[in-house]
Amino acid sequence: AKIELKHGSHRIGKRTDEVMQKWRGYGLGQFIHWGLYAIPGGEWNGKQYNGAAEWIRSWNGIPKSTYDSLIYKFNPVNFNADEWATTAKQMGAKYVTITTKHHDGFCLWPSKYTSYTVANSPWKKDIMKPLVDAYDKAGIDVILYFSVMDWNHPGWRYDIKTKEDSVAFEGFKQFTRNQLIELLTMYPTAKGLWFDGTWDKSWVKQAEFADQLETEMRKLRPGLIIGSRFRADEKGKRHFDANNVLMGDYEQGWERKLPNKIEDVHGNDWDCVMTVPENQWGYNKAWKGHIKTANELIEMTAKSVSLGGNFVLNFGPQGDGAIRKEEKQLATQIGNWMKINKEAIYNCQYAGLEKQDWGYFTKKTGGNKLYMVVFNAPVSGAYRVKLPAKMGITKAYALATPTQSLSTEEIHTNEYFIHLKKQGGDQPFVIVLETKNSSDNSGNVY
Ligand SMILES: C[C@@H]1N[C@@H](c2cn(-c3ccccc3)nn2)[C@H](O)[C@@H]1O
Repeated sequence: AKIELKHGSHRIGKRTDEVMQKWRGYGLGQFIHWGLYAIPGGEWNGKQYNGAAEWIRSWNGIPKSTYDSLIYKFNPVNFNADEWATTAKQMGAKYVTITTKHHDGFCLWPSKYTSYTVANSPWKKDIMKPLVDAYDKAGIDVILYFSVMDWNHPGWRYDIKTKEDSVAFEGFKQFTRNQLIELLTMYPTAKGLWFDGTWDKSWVKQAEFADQLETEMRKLRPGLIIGSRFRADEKGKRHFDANNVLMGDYEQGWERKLPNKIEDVHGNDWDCVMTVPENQWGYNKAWKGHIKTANELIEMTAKSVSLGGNFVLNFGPQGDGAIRKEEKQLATQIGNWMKINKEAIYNCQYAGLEKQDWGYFTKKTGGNKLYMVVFNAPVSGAYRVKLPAKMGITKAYALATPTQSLSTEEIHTNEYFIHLKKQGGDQPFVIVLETKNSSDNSGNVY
């Protein structure tokens, strides 16, 4: 039976407005994790921190006060917002999510509500404004990452156990609201907020406050996109409320992992945020373990789009503001592939077809084109495709060579082989299927 909720989800099903439809079509995005943590870069006094570099403050290898004093070392002489935006543009990213404030509480904008901001660093200047302007100019929509958990604020609590906790946290809640209204006011072109640091009990207990704050933000900025990670319902349920309905406009549960089948996404919009190493968001001098290749990341992008989501690849700029060469190289490699194959990624969605071994189907939104993004070319050169009844293939061709039609062979009812000789090269490629629904003479489409 349905549970009565005041602060659960306020919408069933996907948003249908054009801002969200544009978001749905992005396909590929860039995440930027940048802040004081980029200065130590996962290392202190020659010792390496084993965790994620942006969490180095939580390590006992560096005194908290020493970490907090890094504000006096923030002077990114090589910071160039246009270079960051150009890197994203070259990669083919359609949106960027930028850390305005991570868990350490350092603000990349000159907030009026704390002194722990760029304004009180040697750099002095706002970082967010030039970034938002540069990405806007590049035609890349900006989403603001905001960590509710703020280790620098005296009112932050992991849980509320005493009267003192409660009083302190009330102040913290007002501070949080003030900063969010401040961000939406200072950067009005931002399309959404990507919330993090909302899993602790203190915040989970704020169902009413967070619900009211979300309502206030949506009123201030109509169309604002807010994910499932911002608030809990009054039963303490996060991402999905006590009736198992998604909270917010899209699902934010896919952090460093991908869904495997369409059932995993429950008919919701979603994005996957992904690191290049196994688990480093902020700059880490010593990238250890498996560093994902361009082809792996292209496959994750295609897989995300094939399952109705977006793929957001993380960059962790250095403390001096420069983007490291390995990340620049990946952006270039991915961008070279996107230049040829972007039609199969942008404004595409789940095709509703049975997954085949050769790779992933995507479908152009509102069109009759199917895309086969091939990662595992079959030795037979025969690509299996199962279509719904009444749907036929009018044309098949490799996206890179549109004038060379490929032969299609119906091997069973609604099941085809697309024949394509083994390709040279080690790059994933795309086959396009133009389709048509057969109809009876009354024009009904089945
Ligand atoms: C988007 C990513 N989310 C932040 C994070 C993840 N986690 C975390 C904490 C406990 C278990 C699993 C993940 N804590 N903070 C990372 O620091 C990065 O910002």
